Parts: sequence; structure tokens; C-alpha cells
Amino acid sequence: MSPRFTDALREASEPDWTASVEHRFVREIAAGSVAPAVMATYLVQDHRFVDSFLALLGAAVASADTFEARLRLARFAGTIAGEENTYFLRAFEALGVDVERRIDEPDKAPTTGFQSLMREAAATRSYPSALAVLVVAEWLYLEWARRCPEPLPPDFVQAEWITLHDNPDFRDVVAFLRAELDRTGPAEAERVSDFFRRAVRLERAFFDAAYEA
Ligand SMILES: Cc1ncc(C[n+]2csc(CCO)c2C)c(N)n1
Repeated sequence: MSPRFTDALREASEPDWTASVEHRFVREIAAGSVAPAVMATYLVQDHRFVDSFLALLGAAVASADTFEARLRLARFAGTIAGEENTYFLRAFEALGVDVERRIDEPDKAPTTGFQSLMREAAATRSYPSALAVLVVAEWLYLEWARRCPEPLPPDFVQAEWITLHDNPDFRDVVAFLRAELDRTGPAEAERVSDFFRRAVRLERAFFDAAYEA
């Protein structure tokens, strides 16, 4: 039997996939030992990600080829606009990151790169291209979060960043997105592979950037 389309994409994205899910940031967050300054830098940059991510999800809602998929994607967009946003605000408060810093700190290169990639994928108006970037952003995050053993760190900033990406609803979302990409991706395999690979490279660079001053 041939492998699932999304498994083949992941395979082709090595070594960046494994370097991401086994990144220093992942090892540290599992142990609850990410330095507060690193966590602050990471979250300030990641908060900027949410805006383009929602735009990309909107593009997937618009380009989906079934009513069922449109409903699920739209529900997921609602979740992101709600829960994750309060997490960021509570985390910034706990880390002492004020509004000025959140606004003034310049985008790092991987943040800019991700924003352009998400906008580029949205602009294709192609459902599988939007899915390719969404699948990486979700599946890769589930894969690292799954590797964090119990017990969770006592610090809620680190613990909730893990549980946000490893919980039953999130697993369902990843399973759904992967199934959609398995179903629709092969028709546009070349473009989809290119988006997938570039997204994985940026995920790795995004983790690296949290450790750069
Ligand atoms: C660099 C980076 N890549 C992927 C994610 C994961 N992610 C982005 S939006 C979203 C949906 C709601 O949780 C998820 C899981 C991230 N946060 N930061």
C-alpha cells in the first residue's frame, strides 16, 4: 500500500520536521525550563502569527469544496479567535510583557517569512495549497506537544502552551485537516509539496529565532 499523501509530504520535509519536533524549545518546555526571556520572545512573535493564520483559515473556508469542510474550518476559526487569544494575554501579563513591547518589537525573519507564506497560500485561492500550510502549522505542533511527557510543568504559561496543542479537539482538527489534504492534495501535488516544505523549514527557523537575542 502506498503511504498517505501527508506522510509522504512529511517524509520529504526532513530533516527539518524532526529538527522541529525535537527542538531545544520542545525539550525545555516539556521540562518547564524555558527561560522567561525566551518564552516572551517566542510568544511576542507567535502572537503576530495569529492574524495571518486566521486570514489563511478564512481562505480555506472560502475555497473548500464541501459544505461539511467549510463548517468544520469555520468552527475552528471561531476557536482560535476565542481561546488562544486569551492565553496570549494571560501569558503576556505573567511574563511582564507590556503592550508597547508587543507592538514595537520588530518581526523576526521567520515571522515575516511565515506571514508571507500564509498570504501567498491564501492568494492562490486553491484549497489544497491553503491546507498544506495549515496542516504543517497544526500537525507539527501536535507532534511536538504529544512528545511532552506528564506531568505538565507547574508554570501555566508553559503547561497551557503544551495542552493547547495536545488535546482531543486539537487531535480531531489535525486528523480532519490531514484527511482533507490526503483527499485533495494529489491533484496539485507539486505546488502543495512546495508549500508544505517551505512551511516546515519556517517552523524550524521560528523555534531557532526564540534563542536569538
Ligand atoms: C510558529 C507556529 N507554528 C504553528 C503554530 C500552531 N498554531 C498556529 S495557529 C494555531 C491554531 C490554534 O491553536 C496553531 C495550533 C504556532 N502557534 N506557531
